[in-house]
Amino acid sequence: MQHIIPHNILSQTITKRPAVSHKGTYGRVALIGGNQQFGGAIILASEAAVNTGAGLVTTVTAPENHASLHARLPEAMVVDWTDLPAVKEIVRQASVIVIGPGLGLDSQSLALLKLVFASVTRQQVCVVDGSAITLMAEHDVTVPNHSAAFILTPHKKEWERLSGIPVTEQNEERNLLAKEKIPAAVVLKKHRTEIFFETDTYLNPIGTPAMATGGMGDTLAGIIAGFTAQFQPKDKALLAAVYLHSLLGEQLGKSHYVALPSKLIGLISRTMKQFET
Ligand SMILES: NC(=O)C1=CN([C@@H]2O[C@H](COP(=O)(O)OP(=O)(O)OC[C@H]3O[C@@H](n4cnc5c(N)ncnc54)[C@H](OP(=O)(O)O)[C@@H]3O)[C@@H](O)[C@H]2O)[C@@H](O)CC1
Ligand SMILES: Nc1ncnc2c1ncn2[C@@H]1O[C@H](COP(=O)(O)OP(=O)(O)O)[C@@H](O)[C@H]1O
Ligand SMILES: [Mg+2]
Repeated sequence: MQHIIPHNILSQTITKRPAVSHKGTYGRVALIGGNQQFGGAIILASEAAVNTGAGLVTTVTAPENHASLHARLPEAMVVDWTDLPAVKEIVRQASVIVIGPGLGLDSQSLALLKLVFASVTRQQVCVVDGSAITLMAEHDVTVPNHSAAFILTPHKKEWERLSGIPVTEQNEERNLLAKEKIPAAVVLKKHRTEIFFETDTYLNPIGTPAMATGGMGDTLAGIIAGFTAQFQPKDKALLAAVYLHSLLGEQLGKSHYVALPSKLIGLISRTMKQFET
């Protein structure tokens, strides 16, 4: 059944922080991505997760990105993505894993994707974005069917690669049929993003073309991580993350020709505060 994300989703989802709590209460997020070319993608995703309130954030990325990540985001810990035993341990400890922003498509990237898919458990959320989706399609890597909470966030071209449905032929009926074969929630990113769960589908009623700029999807992946690390139920947290991302895009779009991801990230925490109940 097709629903529309309700406009009060943020106040329904964002809870006041209990006084007796600590950083561990708010989730451990591991973000994996950022090769030599696409370091910005994993930095934006990590900044979004930190600013959304994830308690402990670790970024697993190429060594070339470590200094810039530390300089921009001292709140995040950093792990070298070539150190697979260290990556495995970080993935084991995480409540939410994001893989894909700026990951790239080479053999190192594929090894990381396979490591994550082999390691995640039912207790974890795994957000699969960007290059990780393209890698799945290119190498026939499927979502492990053991009911861990997988969330795939393709744009239309990534969905074409994964589903086999050309962008121009994507419609609700064909998308639903393809989604049924994937044991994951699918966030199909576009002007009016659709979120496919097992039976229900939600349409995001907001968002603006001011958001059509590189890094905007990477930012969404980090917001989804922060929300699913902190708020229950997970499906609602996902919807709220998609909605907040577009709400902030619209807010920026009122006064800016283009909504820059880094500016959007700067608005997250203050806006969440307005909706806490
Ligand atoms: N600062 C950084 O480090 C950044 C790093 N990034 C990272 O780069 C990696 C590659 O991701 P990517 O999305 O840039 O490339 P890719 O998957 O080949 O898609 C491009 C193709 O898809 C098409 N297309 C796209 N959207 C569409 C739509 N809605 N509807 C229809 N078509 C659509 C598009 O079409 P065209 O533009 O040609 O019309 C083109 O053919 C990934 O890991 C990501 O995280 C980026 O986030 C940027 C900032
Ligand atoms: N015209 C538009 N209207 C509303 N939202 C848009 C528009 N164009 C892009 N967006 C949003 O921006 C994000 C783009 O994601 P993506 O293509 O993965 O970007 P990137 O990989 O560069 O970070 C998605 O959340 C999408 O819904
Ligand atoms: Mg993307």
